[in-house]
Order: sequence, then structure tokens, then C-alpha cells
Amino acid sequence: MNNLNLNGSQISKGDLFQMLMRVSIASVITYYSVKWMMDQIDPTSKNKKKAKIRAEEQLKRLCEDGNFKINSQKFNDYELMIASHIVVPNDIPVCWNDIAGLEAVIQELRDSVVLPIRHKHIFSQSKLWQAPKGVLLHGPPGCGKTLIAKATAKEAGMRFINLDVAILTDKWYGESQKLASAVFSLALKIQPCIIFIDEIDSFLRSRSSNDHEATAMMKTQFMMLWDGLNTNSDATVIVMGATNRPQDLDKAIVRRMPAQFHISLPNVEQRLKILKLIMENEAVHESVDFNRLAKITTGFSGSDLREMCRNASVSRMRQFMVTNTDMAKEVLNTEFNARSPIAVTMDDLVRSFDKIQESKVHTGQVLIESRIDLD
Ligand SMILES: Nc1ncnc2c1ncn2[C@@H]1O[C@H](COP(=O)(O)OP(=O)(O)OP(=O)(O)O)[C@@H](O)[C@H]1O
Repeated sequence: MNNLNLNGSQISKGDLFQMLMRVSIASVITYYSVKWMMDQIDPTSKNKKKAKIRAEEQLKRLCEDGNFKINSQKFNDYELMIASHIVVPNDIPVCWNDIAGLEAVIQELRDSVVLPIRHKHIFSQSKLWQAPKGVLLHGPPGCGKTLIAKATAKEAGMRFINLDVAILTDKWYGESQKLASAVFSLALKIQPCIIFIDEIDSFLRSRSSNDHEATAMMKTQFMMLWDGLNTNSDATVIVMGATNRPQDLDKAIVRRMPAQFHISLPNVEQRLKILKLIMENEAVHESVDFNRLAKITTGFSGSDLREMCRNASVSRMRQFMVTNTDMAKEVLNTEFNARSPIAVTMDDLVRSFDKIQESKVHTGQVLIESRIDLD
């Protein structure tokens, strides 16, 4: 009775049970071996694991930072990939005070973005008072576009997703569309949120027939999801893009960013403000003439000015170290003020200016004639 007749051969129930056990064990081993092999072959698996760990850290930071409950939300794998790029407002190191010479842009962003988000209950009364769902910052490199985006998030108390578009377009990650959709679903879960896309032109440039089919589909889907924000009155999510090449942007994208700001190279007054801000807490020798520095630095961006000051300051410190053998003790005993030997001098700054100007000439950023004019 305990034997079964399979295709004419007799098998006991015990044998059958053993056979089933073996097959099950073999299947489990095969499954994990194949999974392990796939992980070894997949070049992004390490990055994915790292991204997951970072995402969990960032989501924990969100809980510590504000009234966000991680347990009430569920995140899929794609959202976790994107969540590794979240920055919580408390961790954003810049605010309006760290930006010089862009008062008009700051004022407009304060009125059109920060106020409606900070006082949502008042501004929700009229559709016309809502913050725009898309903001475009355009202008030459190094003039403060990223600074402005981060400071806006900080001042509005918004979470910031610094979207690395490479993961959306990288063929190794695949499933671009699922990742694109995760960007928006994650932003909605952690709202209020700014999705910041630096060099947005490289990602959403004018569509052409050369576009890979998957890329074209992902762009279309990105725009559809973005439109979803406009129709969802509860969504406090803003897509903020920065570009040096606004002319390369897809017209459909430009239309989705009604608030646009041109951040140009700073003029002489702006350069003066930026220089003073950069050197605000530094040891500056009385020989330093900020007005003259602002005048000679025509064509310099905020980033160039910072580099000029950094170079000068480092070179002053290096000189101090060369002439002082017991360096650590000397530095600790030296006051950090205008009279100290480590205070940066006008000569240090002019030398640093020459160096940067020289490199700008070689890289074609400054014409030789304009350099001669400055002398
Ligand atoms: N207006 C400014 N006030 C103070 N610092 C500035 C200003 N503009 C630029 N900087 C300095 O230059 C650095 C680079 O600026 P930022 O990254 O915001 O430029 P960007 O316009 O986003 O450049 P890119 O287009 O290359 O990304 C800043 O970290 C800051 O130190």
C-alpha cells in the first residue's frame, strides 16, 4: 500500500519524499548560485549596495531632521537608488547669506518659492500664488546656480534630491523608466522637496532622431510625471534645473520651467561683494585693496574669485611654513588677524590673480588683449 506505481516501476512514499527534498535543495542552491554569479557579473552591484546603505542613512536623517516617519512609508528598490541622493535641509551648508551680489534673484525666489512653501496654508487659497513647479537657473559656470538651488531648499525647509542623471541614462542600471518614475514617487513621499538637476541640458536636450529609443521614452515619461505635479495640488515638489547652455534645452522642458533666472558673470560691484564675503572670516592684511581686485578681475566668476583667494591664502601659509621650522607650534601661537604673518596680502592676491588669468588665457576664456588692458 505504501508503494506507488510510476510508469510501471514501484517507488515507496519514503523514496518519493527523499527525491522531492533533493530536488528542492538543488533548486535553492541553484537559485542562490545564479544570483551570486549575476551579482558578480553586474558591474553596478557594488554601487547599488552602497547606494542602498546611503539611502537608508539619509532616510534616517530625514526622520531626525523633521516630522517625517520612515515607518509610515514603503520604498521600492528604485526609490532607494534615488534616495541615496537626498540631502536634508539641516545638512545643506549654504543659506542666502552665503551668496553675494545676487540680491534680486534671491528676492524673487524668496517671494515666489520660499514664502508659498513656508506659508502653504495661506498661499493655497489662490492657484496663482502657488510656487512654480519648475525653475530654471541658467548662466556661465561657477556663478552660483548650485548655491542658489541649495540655499532655496534650505530657506524653504525643503528636502533636496541632487539628481545624478547618469544613473537614469546609464545602460548598466537599465530600467531607466522605472528609475525616472521613482524620482517623482520618492519626491512626493518625502515632500516638500526640490529635485535638482545640474546640467539639465545634457539630460533633457532637444529631442532628435538620433536619440536611443529607451532614452526618448524615458524623457517623454519624465515630462509626463512632471505634468502630474502640476495637476496635483497637494504636491509640494519643484524641479529645479541648472544649465550653461539653455539654448540646447528641449522647448517642451523650457515650457515646464516658468520661473527662469539668468545668473551672469558678476559685474564689478558684485565681484566686490563676493570677494568681501569670501574673505569675511579670513586673516586679511591691511594692504589688500578689494576695490582694485574687483576692478582687475573682469570676466572672473564667483568660483574663480574663490579660487584666487584660496590660492593666495594657501601660498601665504606655505611661505610661513618654509620660514618657520617649528611650524605647528608657530601656527598655533600666531594670531589669525590682519597683523599676523599668515594674513594674506595684496601681493599674494595679485600673484594668484595673474596665475588664474594666465590659465584663462591658455584655455581661451580670456582674450590676450583684455589681459593687456588690465595691466
Ligand atoms: N554669488 C556668489 N557668492 C558667493 N560665492 C559664490 C558666488 N558664485 C559662485 N560662488 C563660489 O563658487 C562656487 C561654485 O558655485 P556654483 O557651484 O554654485 O556655480 P554653478 O553656477 O552651479 O557652476 P556650474 O555651472 O559649473 O555647476 C561656490 O561654491 C562658491 O564658493
